[in-house]
Amino acid sequence: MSTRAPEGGSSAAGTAPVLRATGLGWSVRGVPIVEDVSFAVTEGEFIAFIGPNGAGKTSLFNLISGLCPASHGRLELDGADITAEPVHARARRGLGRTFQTSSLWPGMTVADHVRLAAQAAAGPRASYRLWRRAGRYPEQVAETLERTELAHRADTLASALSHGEKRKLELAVLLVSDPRLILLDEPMAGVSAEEVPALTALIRSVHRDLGRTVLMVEHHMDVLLDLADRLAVMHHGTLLALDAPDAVMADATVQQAYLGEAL
Ligand SMILES: Nc1ncnc2c1ncn2[C@@H]1O[C@H](COP(=O)(O)OP(=O)(O)OP(=O)(O)O)[C@@H](O)[C@H]1O
Repeated sequence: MSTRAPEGGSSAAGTAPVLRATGLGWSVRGVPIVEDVSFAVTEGEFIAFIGPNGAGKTSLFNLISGLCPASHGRLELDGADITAEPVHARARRGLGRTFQTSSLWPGMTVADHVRLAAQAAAGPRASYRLWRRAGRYPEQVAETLERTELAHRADTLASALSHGEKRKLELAVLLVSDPRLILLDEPMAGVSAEEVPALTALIRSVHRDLGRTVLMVEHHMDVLLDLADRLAVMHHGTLLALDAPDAVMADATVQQAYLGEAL
């Protein structure tokens, strides 16, 4: 394999990385969960993170989004050191994420989820003024509901949505804040086989049509092979490989890590 867990270099020569991790690590009571992870992400790239259960994929996303404090290493967004920045500061820089488990309010409508997210993204000082400015939020909310194919469900309670629609709503809540770098943690989790193609198409359009940089943890190999420019393989908290999908699939060390599990 040509590129194994690169030491922070950009994948496109001459292009400054949007995100760079250098020796990133997180330990709990001295036990390493994520260890010495280094990689760089080019603007507009789509990287899918794979690895056995417990490999550290979600923990790495927690480190990148700021939910977990780094025990070691450095994280840069657009060249700025964000290693010690809290979640909200990273969000203001354009970093957004979804979670493996549903983060919706069952008794709130689809439109209210998106409206509230838009208000939150506008910030505490701007929100009251902007909230009162007629048209601002309805337009922003309506556009996001259209894009995520939820316009016809605007007045539906989250509890009444299918799993696929809930995942779309989580994407809508994320997109309305206009993030440039998007972390998706198992967006297909719990989604029925019939709903997977539409959700895959939506994620592809967020990447290609909106031009967003996407990092995604996913276990559905067919989905991530369809979407990803590069595959990152996590194993025992380390980044085992990061390369084009074909190269990763052919790599003997990666296959070894998956011994007993279908790649
Ligand atoms: N807060 C924590 N305290 C202690 N151990 C933790 C904590 N969070 C995660 N871990 C452990 O770290 C390891 C990595 O977990 P993580 O959820 O990051 O893996 P993953 O690759 O996302 O797994 P999966 O594919 O099953 O979601 C696991 O052994 C997990 O039990």
